[in-house]
Amino acid sequence: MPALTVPLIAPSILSADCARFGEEIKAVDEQGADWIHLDVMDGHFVPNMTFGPVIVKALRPYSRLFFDVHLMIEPVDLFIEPFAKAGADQILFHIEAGPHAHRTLQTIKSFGIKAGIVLCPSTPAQAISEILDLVDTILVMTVNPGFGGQQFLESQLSKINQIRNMVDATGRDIRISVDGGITAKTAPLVINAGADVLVAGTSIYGQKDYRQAMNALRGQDVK
Ligand SMILES: O=C(CO)[C@@H](O)[C@H](O)COP(=O)(O)O
Repeated sequence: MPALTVPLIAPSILSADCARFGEEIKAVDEQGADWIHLDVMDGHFVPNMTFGPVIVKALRPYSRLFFDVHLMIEPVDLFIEPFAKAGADQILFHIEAGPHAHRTLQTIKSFGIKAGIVLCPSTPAQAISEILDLVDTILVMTVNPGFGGQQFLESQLSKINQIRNMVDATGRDIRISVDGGITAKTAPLVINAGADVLVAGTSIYGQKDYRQAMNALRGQDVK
């Protein structure tokens, strides 16, 4: 498989037509997405609810792209096996959800899939400094988690940059992903700060032409 070109574009299906999730995943796959981002919310860790492993399993046949499953749930550990078996290629969970992030990362990896850690806007970069050896992706939330369509928080740019420096110092191949309010205007800011995966809901699924919307995030000519 050819190497993917940075920045990777990961459409968040939270903003898709939820009565047609399967077709919406197929559509962005056919129009140039790199990953598919699936937001799992429990109504407890975040004030919203979405779906669980049964739906992830049902969506799996619609695309062979990398399923990037973002768990906004607490507790986490109980649900790793069901999501791994449902077809997640990567499971991301929040450092704030705890209680033992190191063990959770080990558990995710025991299923032979990638492991990611997520930081809310109020969490400092330093919170993940002791677990970088187990992490494949660091997801920096650029809005408070729970809803699509919120405004990008510029205050997170310096954190993205700090994390870029931390990652480069490890010499490991760790992706830095950003999520929330990512548009053609904010994408260059986060890329300059060091991000290499752009998760975007509204700025892709809110547009008529998904290919054009994804190319705009890549900074490519839209026509
Ligand atoms: O995880 C979340 C929200 O908690 C995100 O994935 C949103 O779905 C991003 O939506 P936009 O800000 O791009 O509309």
